[in-house]
Amino acid sequence: MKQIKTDLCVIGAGSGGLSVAAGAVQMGARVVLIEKGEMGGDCLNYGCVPSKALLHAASKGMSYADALTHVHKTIDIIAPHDSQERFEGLGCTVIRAHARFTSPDAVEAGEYRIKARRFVIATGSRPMVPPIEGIEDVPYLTNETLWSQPALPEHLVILGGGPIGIEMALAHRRFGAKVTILEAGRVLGRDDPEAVKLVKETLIAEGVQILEHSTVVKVATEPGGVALTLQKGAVCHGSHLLVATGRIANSESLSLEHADVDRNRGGIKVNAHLRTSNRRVYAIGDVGSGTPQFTHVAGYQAGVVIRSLLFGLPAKAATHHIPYVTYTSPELAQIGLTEAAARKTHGEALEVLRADYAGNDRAIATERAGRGFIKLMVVKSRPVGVTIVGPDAGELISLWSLAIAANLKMSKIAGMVAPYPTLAELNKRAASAYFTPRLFDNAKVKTVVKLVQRLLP
Ligand SMILES: Cc1cc2nc3c(=O)[nH]c(=O)nc-3n(C[C@H](O)[C@H](O)[C@H](O)COP(=O)(O)OP(=O)(O)OC[C@H]3O[C@@H](n4cnc5c(N)ncnc54)[C@H](O)[C@@H]3O)c2cc1C
Ligand SMILES: NC(=O)c1ccc[n+]([C@@H]2O[C@H](COP(=O)([O-])OP(=O)(O)OC[C@H]3O[C@@H](n4cnc5c(N)ncnc54)[C@H](O)[C@@H]3O)[C@@H](O)[C@H]2O)c1
Repeated sequence: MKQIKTDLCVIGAGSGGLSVAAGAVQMGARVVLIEKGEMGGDCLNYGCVPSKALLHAASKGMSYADALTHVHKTIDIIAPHDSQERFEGLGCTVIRAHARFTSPDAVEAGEYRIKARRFVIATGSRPMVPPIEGIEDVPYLTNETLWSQPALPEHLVILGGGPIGIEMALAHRRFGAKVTILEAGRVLGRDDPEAVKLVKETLIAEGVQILEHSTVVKVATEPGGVALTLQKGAVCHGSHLLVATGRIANSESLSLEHADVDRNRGGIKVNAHLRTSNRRVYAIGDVGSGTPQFTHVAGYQAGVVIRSLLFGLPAKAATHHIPYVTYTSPELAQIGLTEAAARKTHGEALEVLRADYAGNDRAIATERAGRGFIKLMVVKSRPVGVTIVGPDAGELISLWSLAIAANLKMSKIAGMVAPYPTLAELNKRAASAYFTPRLFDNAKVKTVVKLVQRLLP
């Protein structure tokens, strides 16, 4: 077995692991990066990139075959950025093997034994397949197999109405497939119900069948496809089944017991500094218990651990300023608290402000007004949450990422000048709504203005 001694050993070359490795090596640390599968992890190969490429192709009216070509071309264009060659070029030692701990300060991978001062576990997650009777005997699809179908599924039944289920329902419906979503609770259950209603109504209008509060108790193959028996007794038939019912952290096969690293059902346990129960081992991204599972979160957490492990700074990870977007039509973007969560936390102190796309000149001129809106949750003159549903909601939310991360007051946002005519004016409109009653319906302001007018020459 070959021995390597290094400053930092990163396990997993996905969104989180690559960001830590690139940052650390370029700042002078000796870095070993271990990946057992494809460089780039889930996001590049089976997640964000193929799903957004497929959604784009579907919105452009491409054929399914052309769409899959577009998906793989997109991955190929981005792949060099995440490649072994690039990381070796940066100075990392890249090992392509399965890693597992043999002691609190050593890992084995292939023919190597790596002793490191610090470890970062960034092994991501995989699809959680619910224990439904018969499911293991059915050839179901997941986000790992969806991108290599020989032909468009005739009738895609999707188990789970989270972001994966909803985005893939829209794409497949737009290619012409029949699509049914079976959701145990409510679709996009974490999101603002008023915004979800808009997304749901649009999906239904496009022909997606959505069955909420539908628990599947049995799955079986049948000629031409699958049959899913619901608890209510009805049977749903389809040609293909996509399982999109959430994720399981990739933490079991790391032999964590040898490293004194604790985990629970949600994944590896970490503290606010992203340290595990073994203080020389950090865990970031999807593998962390309770971590929001997004590429930008993995990237953000990479920055936090770099500050801690390279400079010894007491950096902490937060979640209140993390945005996320579901790439439906209309898009749905959220940061911080939803209205319901903000009401629960802040009660009477909460002010909710809105601006509608219907009042935005650019949206009207480009025929994108629809029923979209921005909803702004404000407490003591600072934003604590924003929901946007409408065209380019994912682009509009970034301003609020800055505002919440920098703890900006509403006056700063309302003081911004947005170019006319842009959708971005919606953000300013919502922020200005905070001052409307304070300035226009305020007797004191009126008295002061009258007085000043009398005194002015
Ligand atoms: C269909 C889909 C769409 C998504 N869309 C979005 C989106 O639009 N925006 C967004 O922000 N997020 C999206 N996500 C979530 C995003 O993909 C993940 O949050 C992100 O990839 C997590 O990064 P990570 O570094 O934690 O894990 P990953 O990117 O999964 O990387 C983990 C890597 O570790 C490797 N590994 C695992 N175990 C070992 C081991 N023992 N030894 C060596 N290597 C190992 C794996 O092979 C993998 O390459 C989507 C996910 C899916 C499934
Ligand atoms: N646009 C994005 O940023 C994006 C897109 C896709 C995925 N993601 C990330 O990946 C994660 C995983 O996505 P996901 O959609 O698989 O998971 P999810 O946990 O977000 O949603 C899963 C859904 O499946 C339902 N469900 C669970 N078991 C079920 C069962 N037996 N029958 C019917 N329904 C069942 C749940 O109620 C839930 O609504 C997301 O939470 C998100 O963090 C992000």
